[in-house]
Amino acid sequence: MDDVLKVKLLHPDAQLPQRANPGDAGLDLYSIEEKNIAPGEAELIRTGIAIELPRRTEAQVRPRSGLALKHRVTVLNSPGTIDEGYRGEIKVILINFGKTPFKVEKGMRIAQMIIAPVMSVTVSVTEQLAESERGEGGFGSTGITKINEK
Ligand SMILES: O=c1ccn([C@H]2C[C@H](O)[C@@H](COP(=O)(O)OP(=O)(O)OP(=O)(O)O)O2)c(=O)[nH]1
Ligand SMILES: [Mg+2]
Repeated sequence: MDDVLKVKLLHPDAQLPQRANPGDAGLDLYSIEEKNIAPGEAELIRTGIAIELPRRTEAQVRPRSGLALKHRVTVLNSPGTIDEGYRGEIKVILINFGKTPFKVEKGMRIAQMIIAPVMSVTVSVTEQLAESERGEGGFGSTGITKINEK
């Protein structure tokens, strides 16, 4: 059986997060306000909802690719993190990378929310990390194109 995502509607215009198609990973988030985002600027957009996540999960607030491609509007802190214990209103930080102002309309789907498992770990300090094939190589250490290409 599915886990339950409890949603509290904090505003008369708030809408339940919704999948566009059954089986979609993302639940679309709706704006309850109208707001202009100037080119190069970011705005905090209200969704009018608060949630209670299943135990040991988080919600990730991710951009919608259509808004990014057509309008250069994306989530500034993507993926935004909604902590399991957060009971405040979910808000979305949208940034406009376009050259023209972008108008967020009331009822517009502005982002999507993915519910993901969270590993619970204990932090433990150590002098010795287990050896691995990668070792300390990173930041392009394997090259840019094909693997093993000199
Ligand atoms: O896009 C986002 C990101 C976060 N939040 C809410 C839920 C989250 O649980 C809380 C804190 O977010 P985060 O930990 O990313 O921000 P912080 O700057 O570390 O704030 P805090 O000190 O409150 O943890 O803010 C949102 O509503 N939208
Ligand atoms: Mg934090």
